[in-house]
Amino acid sequence: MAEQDIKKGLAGVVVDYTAVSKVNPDTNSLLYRGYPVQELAARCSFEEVAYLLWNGELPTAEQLAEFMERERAGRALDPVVKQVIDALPTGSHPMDVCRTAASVIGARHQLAEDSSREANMAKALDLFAAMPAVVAYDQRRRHGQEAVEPRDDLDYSANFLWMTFGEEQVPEVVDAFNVSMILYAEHSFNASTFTARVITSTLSDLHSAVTGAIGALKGALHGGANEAVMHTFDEIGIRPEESLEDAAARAKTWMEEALVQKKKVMGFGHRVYKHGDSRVPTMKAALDKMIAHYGRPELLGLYNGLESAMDEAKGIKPNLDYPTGPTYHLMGFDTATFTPLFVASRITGWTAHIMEQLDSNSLIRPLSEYNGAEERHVP
Ligand SMILES: CC(=O)SCCNC(=O)CCNC(=O)[C@H](O)C(C)(C)COP(=O)(O)OP(=O)(O)OC[C@H]1O[C@@H](n2cnc3c(N)ncnc32)[C@H](O)[C@@H]1OP(=O)(O)O
Ligand SMILES: O=C([O-])CC(=O)C(=O)O
Repeated sequence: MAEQDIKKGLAGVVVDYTAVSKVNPDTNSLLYRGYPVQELAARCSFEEVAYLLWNGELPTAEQLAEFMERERAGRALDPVVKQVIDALPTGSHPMDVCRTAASVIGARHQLAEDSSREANMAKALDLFAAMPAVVAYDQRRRHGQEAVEPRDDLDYSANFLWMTFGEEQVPEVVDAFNVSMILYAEHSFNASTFTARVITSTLSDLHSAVTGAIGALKGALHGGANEAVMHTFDEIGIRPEESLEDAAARAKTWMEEALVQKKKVMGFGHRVYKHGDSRVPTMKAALDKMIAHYGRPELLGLYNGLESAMDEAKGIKPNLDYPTGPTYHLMGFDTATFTPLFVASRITGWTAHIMEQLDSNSLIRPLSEYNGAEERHVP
């Protein structure tokens, strides 16, 4: 096989159809089931978007009420899952905790071996409802705090923040969090979704596919980039008393040096978007609101300094993980909890793809070109 036939990283290869979302780098747009993600972020709750991704249509008021009731009923941390988390060292990476919890939840599910559409829809909703308690409890236990019981008078986002911080958050903060959940929910055949589809294609079960997807999301080239962005900010140095201009100047110098050293700076670049990520303007607007709310202009300085220096040097734009990192930091999440927040959101997209894959399945099994030793024989 000629070398040019090998599609390293499957770059540019179209492997299947999907009706879940459309990423269009030419128009810099992203549609979930036909709806622009910006409209969904401005006008919908995360629950409505989850319903849309799974069912193909936005819910009626009645459908939404029923859906929300199901989600609220599944929020409590299963005592067995709590025991398993407690058995893990507090130094375990929160993504490992999340992955383990997804696996335990799957093994304990009453429909574990049933992969019918009805069973998968129930499993997806149960996992969606359960994951915030896992993420919230893991952050709390690392701070020596008890789990906080869910509240069924709060929506998904407000309750997530409540269970993490044990305090009700103001609407501006809940809105910014809701926007981040909606923007993270779905993005066609990204690496973790593709992982979920590969696992599903063998006729394995939904929880196995999600567990594998969590593993794929952990890496810094994918979801792990939101955590890595904060490490960059920390390396540059966060100085809350500093002016926006001074912080920007230091960040610019840091970036120029990093690029001279040919470093990859996480939170920038994208396999599909080459002129900017369609979701960044909406998330940047949410970050701006959080910067104003918490009174931290120096973080905007760091953000602007890195962004403009990268643009001037290489023309590479930020991806969604760039504005979410500092947003979650301002809200009070531990840096290592950022990627689990992505998991909690992306469960919706992953499971929509798992169901779509099963609806017209074909085993995913590409070919490789052998370049190892010539045939030889044991002496
Ligand atoms: C939600 C998400 O998962 S979004 C993605 C999150 N990931 C990151 O932020 C990690 C940082 N970014 C990257 O590593 C890349 O941009 C990827 C993996 C996302 C996309 O990569 P690819 O499409 O394979 O592009 P590739 O890595 O080949 O980069 C092309 C060129 O741009 C450069 N480049 C791309 N991203 C970056 C970056 N973040 N920092 C510095 N240089 C970069 C590469 O070094 C390469 O330069 P070269 O041609 O001189 O060698
Ligand atoms: O599409 C990708 O390759 C990565 C990404 O932005 C996502 O999964 O949200």
